[in-house]
Amino acid sequence: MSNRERHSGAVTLRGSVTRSSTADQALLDSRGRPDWKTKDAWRTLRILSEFVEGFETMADLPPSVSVFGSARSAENSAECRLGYELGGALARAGYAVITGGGPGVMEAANKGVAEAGGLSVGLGIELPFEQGLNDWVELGIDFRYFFVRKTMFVKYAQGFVVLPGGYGTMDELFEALTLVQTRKVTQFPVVLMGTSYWGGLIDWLRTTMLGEGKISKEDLDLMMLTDDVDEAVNHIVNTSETAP
Ligand SMILES: C/C(=C\CNc1ncnc2c1ncn2[C@@H]1O[C@H](COP(=O)(O)O)[C@@H](O)[C@H]1O)CO
Repeated sequence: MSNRERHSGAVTLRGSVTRSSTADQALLDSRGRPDWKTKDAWRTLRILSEFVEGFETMADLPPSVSVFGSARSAENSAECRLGYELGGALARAGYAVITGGGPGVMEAANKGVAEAGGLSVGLGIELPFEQGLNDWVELGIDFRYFFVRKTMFVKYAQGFVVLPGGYGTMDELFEALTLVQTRKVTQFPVVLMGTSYWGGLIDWLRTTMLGEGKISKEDLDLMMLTDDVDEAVNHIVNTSETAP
């Protein structure tokens, strides 16, 4: 891994060369940085340039679906096999597939798309322990800022499919649900794949969140739960704004 080429904006890092912090860390963690007031104002230009790069690159994409899932899943895990099948099925249905461009489920989905002849997109993120884009990404962008990257996942996709994952995956899932719930985006299907993995969360949403009045009954219907790849793809085709 340490010999792989890594990118940090315009900077390329090879071998054991590292940077002391990522751009996200420098923006968000101002502890011990007396200069943050002056430096952060200028940082907006870098943020702006990341939006411009993303918008320009993504604007020409065909109808696309963003697929999320664990960065830690082993290649032969059930969720990676599901990610691979899903990627292939979405490609055959005519969608480009956007992932976080990392390992695990992301890589499996990108591989499924690429092998099925679809367009495999990866939106990488600069991390302190960065791994670079997986080998199956055909169109890739490396982002410094999580929030800029998250805009691209939503803006250029017709829907989300969320496979088993950890905090990162939950963040992406709940951002989408909040955007749909507050009608910031409309006709935006969210599919959860992996009934046994997500079952406990769905139960908790129903009994605790809904039970204590923190969400409405309709909010539970904002996502569809399945193990079936065809059902997932059909749901996206039938409920999104733009079909391929
Ligand atoms: C943790 C490891 C590698 C991290 N590499 C990542 N590359 C790209 N995208 C990532 C990475 N880690 C998280 N993400 C985003 O969050 C989701 C997965 O996070 P989770 O916590 O594993 O569920 C994923 O959809 C990405 O967008 C070690 O190998």
